[in-house]
Amino acid sequence: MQRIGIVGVGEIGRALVTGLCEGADDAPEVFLSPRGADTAAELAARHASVRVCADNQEVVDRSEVVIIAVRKEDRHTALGGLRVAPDRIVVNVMAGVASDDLRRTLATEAAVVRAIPLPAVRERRGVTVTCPAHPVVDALFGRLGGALPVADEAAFNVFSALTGTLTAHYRYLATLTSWAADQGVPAADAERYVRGLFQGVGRALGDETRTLDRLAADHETPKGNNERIRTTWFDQANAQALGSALDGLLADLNGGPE
Ligand SMILES: NC(=O)C1=CN([C@@H]2O[C@H](COP(=O)(O)OP(=O)(O)OC[C@H]3O[C@@H](n4cnc5c(N)ncnc54)[C@H](OP(=O)(O)O)[C@@H]3O)[C@@H](O)[C@H]2O)C=CC1
Repeated sequence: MQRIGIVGVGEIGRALVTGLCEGADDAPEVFLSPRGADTAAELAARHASVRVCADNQEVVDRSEVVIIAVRKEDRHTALGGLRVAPDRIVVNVMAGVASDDLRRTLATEAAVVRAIPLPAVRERRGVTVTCPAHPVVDALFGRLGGALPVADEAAFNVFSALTGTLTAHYRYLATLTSWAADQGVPAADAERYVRGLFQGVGRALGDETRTLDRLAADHETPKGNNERIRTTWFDQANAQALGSALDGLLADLNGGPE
């Protein structure tokens, strides 16, 4: 696979191009749509194998694999009327857009694969869920940190719901920091400390010989401070509230409102 097109060059488009091209000996040719002009121009200036096309049709015509990375609400304007030859492989990274929906918009016989690339593809460290498995697409995401093909779109949507929990996690850390600052410690110190604490969590998660339950137990002294916060704050009611929020998100991803 040597020619990759991207329609919609925003945050995730930029991360994909960077992961594919930055410092790579075997960077593929990449064809970008002209919208998101500043980002597209910057990427083309930075990487010899990246070009900006005149329009979205040119992106499709020049590419073997076409990644659709516009926002969901822009898909009809961006894609309506495009001619996509049946030998193309279309990768749909738009959250909440089913393969059938995209196939209808494109009116194509081409293979359509859904994927959830995360910003860490930029450093070739993102594991990307794909559906259905496709050798070319899985190889593409393999270069960007790994592919995790799943059986069907129902399973895909479960993973998609999990990705919706990321910013709550950052807010949790910000809440810890501002609580500490409210107690009178310098906010910068609190933030530095919280970042360090949870970088340690990130490293511990890399140790796949220990289960998540094991990791939790290993960090907890019986009747200690961690047990106290876990049982008084992340109690059953809190865990159930999280489960309900995820249930609601999953129901929408499985065919809820537009
Ligand atoms: N950000 C992320 O971490 C992830 C995002 N996604 C999905 O990727 C998609 C894009 O997200 P994100 O990159 O964050 O969004 P951005 O808003 O950063 O990027 C969207 C890009 O699409 C461009 N665009 C809009 N209309 C058209 C058009 N008609 N033709 C071509 N390009 C067009 C916009 O250009 P302009 O600036 O000129 O309006 C913009 O550059 C979404 O569907 C999202 O669900 C999936 C996984 C992760």
